[in-house]
Amino acid sequence: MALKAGMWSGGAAHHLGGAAHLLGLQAIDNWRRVTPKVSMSDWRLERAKGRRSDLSDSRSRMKKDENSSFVMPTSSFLPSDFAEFKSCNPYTKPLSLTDLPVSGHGCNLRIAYQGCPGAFSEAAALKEYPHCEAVPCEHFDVAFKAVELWLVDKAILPIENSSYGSYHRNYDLLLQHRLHIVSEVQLQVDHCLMALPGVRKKELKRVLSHPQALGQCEIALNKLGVIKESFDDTAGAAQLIASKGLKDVGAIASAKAAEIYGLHILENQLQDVSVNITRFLILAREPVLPMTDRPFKTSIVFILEDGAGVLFKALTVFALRNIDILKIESRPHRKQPIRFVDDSYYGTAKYFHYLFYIDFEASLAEPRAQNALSNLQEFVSFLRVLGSYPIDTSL
Ligand SMILES: O=C(O)C(=O)Cc1ccccc1
Repeated sequence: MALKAGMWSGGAAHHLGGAAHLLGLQAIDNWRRVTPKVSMSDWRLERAKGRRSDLSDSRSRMKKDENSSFVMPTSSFLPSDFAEFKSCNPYTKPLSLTDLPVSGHGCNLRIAYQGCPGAFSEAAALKEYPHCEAVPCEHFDVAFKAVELWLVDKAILPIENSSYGSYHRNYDLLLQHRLHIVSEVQLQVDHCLMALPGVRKKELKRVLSHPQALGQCEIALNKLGVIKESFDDTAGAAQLIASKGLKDVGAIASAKAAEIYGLHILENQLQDVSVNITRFLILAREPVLPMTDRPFKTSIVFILEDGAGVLFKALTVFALRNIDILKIESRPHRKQPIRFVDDSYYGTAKYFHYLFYIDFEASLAEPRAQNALSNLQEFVSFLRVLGSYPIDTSL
């Protein structure tokens, strides 16, 4: 389990070194050795040489360096750093409002995603927070843990696609971690078929990509007659082809991934259905305050009590209050897969145990939503609110 090399800003990696070790994030250490970025210690050295360097100075440097790799990690500026800064800075100036981290468009915000730079999850994070630092992670587990350990602020994960359906395993992750859904992002996903420069379409024997991307481009891939191979993420597939010089292998990924890894696009808009939207969830340690001034949805997960018609009764609690159910997904209860029901006709019946995930259109701040949930408790043995957050109406 490791974050991929080159994924943190210099300062962030410097600060998070200790916590990174907790995670066993060896890659951060490797990265620090090979990437000559300005770090907090370099910044201290400058002052020792007598250069004036205060917070506002760093801020203007951060602006100047927008195109280089150094970003002043304002949000991870620890109190101890500040004390040290004050004690050795002859020009100490009081903190002003402009020195404080800005939020809104995601300045100083770090968002973890699974995959390599150029992945669609990165694009979704940047759509929601245009100025955030998107942090690539090898697996979702790492992204979630990074939030739990305060290494990053939020994580993003794809949850469903308009043509290929749910990212099923990601539903399981929602329950395995105690993070809160704080927003959703819908992104038009345009898939490109790409390969090494000079390679023609008919020379391709295999195509690598995320299983969802392969599914969303099924018609074109079947026409090509290539072997479809799953990869953890779309951009990672492109990176592999470029780094290994694989001549008879193509990737399905974003145009940005083709640009980053120097691949040539053989076909644009490869997806079966041109309007191809993926919905992503953003997760954080703390929930957002539910509001009633704009459309909100609430996501819950529950396990039903045994009994005839309980699913029907559970759904009725929403219908009775005019609450629209937007999405329902059931997943096997992996830890407790079998349900024994004493049935007088057949003896003891064995059924599967399911977790039901429901999104309904109401804010948790509304009494009708609160009443629906307290009513629902009569029919469930387990209930958790995953989040109550604004509906993305941007499409
Ligand atoms: O692999 C990626 O690029 C992802 O971000 C996951 C994904 C895959 C396919 C469509 C949308 C998101």
